[in-house]
Amino acid sequence: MTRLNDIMEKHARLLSSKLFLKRRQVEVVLNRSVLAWRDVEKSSRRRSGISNISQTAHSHAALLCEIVAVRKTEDDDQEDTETRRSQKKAKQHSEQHPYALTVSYVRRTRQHQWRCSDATFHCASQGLCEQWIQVINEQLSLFTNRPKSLLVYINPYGGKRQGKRIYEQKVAPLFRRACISADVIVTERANHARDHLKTEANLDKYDGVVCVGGDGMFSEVLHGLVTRTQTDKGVDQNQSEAELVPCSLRIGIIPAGSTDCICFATVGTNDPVTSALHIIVGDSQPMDVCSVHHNNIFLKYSVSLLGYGFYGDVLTDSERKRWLGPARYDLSGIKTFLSHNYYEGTISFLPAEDNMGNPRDKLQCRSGCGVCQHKPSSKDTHCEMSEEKEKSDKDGSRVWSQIRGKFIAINAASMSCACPRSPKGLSPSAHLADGTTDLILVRKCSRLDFLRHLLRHTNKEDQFDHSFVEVHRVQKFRFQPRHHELVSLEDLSDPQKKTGFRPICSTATTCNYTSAHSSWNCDGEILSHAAIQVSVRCQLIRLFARGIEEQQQQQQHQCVLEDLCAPWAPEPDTH
Ligand SMILES: Nc1ncnc2c1ncn2[C@@H]1O[C@H](COP(=O)(O)OP(=O)(O)OP(=O)(O)O)[C@@H](O)[C@H]1O
Ligand SMILES: CCCCCCCCCCCCC/C=C/[C@@H](O)[C@H](CO)NC(=O)CCCCC
Ligand SMILES: [Ca+2]
Repeated sequence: MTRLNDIMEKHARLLSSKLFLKRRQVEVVLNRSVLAWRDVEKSSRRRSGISNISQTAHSHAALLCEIVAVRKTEDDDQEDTETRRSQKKAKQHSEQHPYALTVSYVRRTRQHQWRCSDATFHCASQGLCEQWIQVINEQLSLFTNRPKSLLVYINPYGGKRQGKRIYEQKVAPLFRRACISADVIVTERANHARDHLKTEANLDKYDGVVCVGGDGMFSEVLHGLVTRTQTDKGVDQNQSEAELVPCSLRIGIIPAGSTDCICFATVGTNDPVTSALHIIVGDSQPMDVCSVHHNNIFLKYSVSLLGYGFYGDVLTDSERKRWLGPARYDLSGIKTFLSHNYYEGTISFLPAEDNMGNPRDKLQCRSGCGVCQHKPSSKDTHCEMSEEKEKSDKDGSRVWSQIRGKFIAINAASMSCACPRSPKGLSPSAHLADGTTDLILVRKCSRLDFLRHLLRHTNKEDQFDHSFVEVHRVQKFRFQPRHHELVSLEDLSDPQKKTGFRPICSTATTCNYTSAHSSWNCDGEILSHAAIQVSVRCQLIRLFARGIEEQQQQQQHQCVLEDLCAPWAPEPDTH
């Protein structure tokens, strides 16, 4: 059997016609996975041996699952696509072929960015044009994972205050093209979106919730949706051991904030058009959520960073500088670095199963990640606290470890936390949906050593490869800060600490009862308690994303398309 027959059998054609694209005749083929078109003239020349240009240079294809929409081309559309110089010729041409359809599809550009491209095919008859539109639409309707109705919250004050403009100019036109209806709420105060989701919104009407803003806005939507789901199902969030019910609605993020780390770490870029296209094609990326409690009081949920010490102090300082926009983090970062504070306390943690990898294994979480498909078993959530300091394994059940010390930073990264500031993130091998968080402990060290550690977040060097840094993959952890009084008395007898940079002992008079505590940075918000208990809830939510596509995966995508275009590949030369 020839290769052509082979492919045709595998991918039976639904429709095939000779149409016109920019006045060139093209053969257009639709099967159940791809829409492909190629230049008719070029191929006949090649068959006669005149041209040996590679086939794929003249054939184009779009995966059906990445077609945004198909529509009847209106006259205005046709004029838009032609240049002024060729307008006259175009007019003659469209008079001969007055019926046209425009297919909008996803095109990959550089660094994980997607764009929406249009291809307009001219037909000789109205019937043929309508047939093409109908058959493509029938195929698109089979993608039941695509949202039809969305609830959109826009924070007009996030990042550089561009949220409204970004949505109206870049996102809304794409949603309209894909026939997605959107109810838009521009928030009027902090927690507007969270409260609306918690109690008011009629969620039965929607297939997903979209936030336009930064990580703080995402956090609002996360809290609104998770709390609403638990309330509806009668789950008490204050019970730290309660099993939470996963949310049925997916969340889309249109990045318009300062860090946008959740978008960057799940899509690979902070680009509103790319995010809108991931929503339209109905992508789904499960994601872990940490629940944070103080005794039996629920405090917050976190999906990216829980940071005590350095990142807590950066955030506390930066909140006073909101007016500076994204630059506030740079200024507060430098100030906090110069302060060089450290904090005493005890961290206890329940390690992840051995087969969940470890934070230094270089197995990065990518689209279709194998590690995330292996969920941890439920027995792990019932492990008891051990009196022992060292990790031990008894009858295969894991026990808690405990570490007491002086820390510059305690960070729990439930995902890589990659962002433009740090393209590989706080924990480059952390996974989006494996039910674990990477606990990074940075012990007291010199300023220079800490600077070296920080700088490694921005280059290829391993930020965990320092004697004062340790990292553990964990399912749960607790932190107990050391009592103020004890720290202060000890510090008074230690002259080295009277440097003026330390908050616990900047002067002898303020030393005794002032706070020796930092705050927790919980996805960019400050927590009210220093003593917390954290538990990772595996895959509690889903995003309209697919994880970061490896370059190799993007090439594979290209290969799939080329393979699907193979009916037109030249037969191997047997002479
Ligand atoms: N209308 C509003 N007025 C004031 N604050 C708002 C409003 N809507 C939302 N917020 C709050 O603004 C805070 C910051 O918003 P957002 O996360 O969108 O931007 P950002 O802080 O600049 O970005 P990032 O979180 O990525 O650093 C959020 O915590 C959110 O609760
Ligand atoms: C001297 C050069 C040093 C360079 C150091 C670069 C290190 C960058 C690591 C970036 C880690 C970002 C973690 C993301 C946390 C988000 O949940 C949170 C909300 O948006 N952002 C911040 O807290 C904002 C935190 C901003 C920290 C700077
Ligand atoms: Ca995780």
